[in-house]
Amino acid sequence: MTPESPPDTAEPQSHAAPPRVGVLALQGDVREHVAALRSLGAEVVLVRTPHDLGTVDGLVLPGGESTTIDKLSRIFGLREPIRDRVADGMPVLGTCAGLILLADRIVDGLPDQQTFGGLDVTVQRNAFGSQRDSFEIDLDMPLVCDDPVHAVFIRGPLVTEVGPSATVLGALPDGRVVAIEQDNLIGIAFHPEVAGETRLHRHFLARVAAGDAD
Ligand SMILES: NC(=O)CC[C@H](N)C(=O)O
Repeated sequence: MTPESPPDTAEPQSHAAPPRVGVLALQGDVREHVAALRSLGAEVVLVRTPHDLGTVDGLVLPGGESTTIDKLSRIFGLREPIRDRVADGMPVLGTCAGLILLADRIVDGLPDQQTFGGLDVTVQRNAFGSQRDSFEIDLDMPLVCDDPVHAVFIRGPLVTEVGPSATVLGALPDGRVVAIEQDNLIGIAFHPEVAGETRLHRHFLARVAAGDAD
């Protein structure tokens, strides 16, 4: 731009800033999510404190152990701040343990286990058995992408009840629900992040970008 250029004819900025998203980094497969998000151009923050949370426009709840992440989130003072941001509409992607943490109701949780909630679903922990019963399958997810998604289940949960405001994103061939979306929240029972599968992260980042535009 020359010094004479009038400001009111300036071109709008063509490059939007990359979305700034967090991965809850208390326990679980944080690194795999960070890699998936960075491969899509996102700026990624490891969230361990309420201050970290305040700097991000979206959050990933990783796979791992939901009982441990629940306990640590309380110890680190993150439980209420995360619940507040979820209620405020922050986009969240939860995978496996992350889905459990987003569920309003859980079955087979520990007696004192809490969730952040937000998804109007009931989720059954460890519904497919032990680690040895892990499996992989290609799933159609037409609301997310055209071609099937490669889904890796590791001691995963199952969505056993779907409330009226939640939308099914994916189900096993027998109809059992394994992926859900509701407003700002995406919860999936498997692990795209360990399979080099980035289309669900892309779906999440699109929500973050849409939120930025508001
Ligand atoms: N791979 C996973 O995230 C397993 C979830 C774990 N079974 C739990 O209850 O939290």
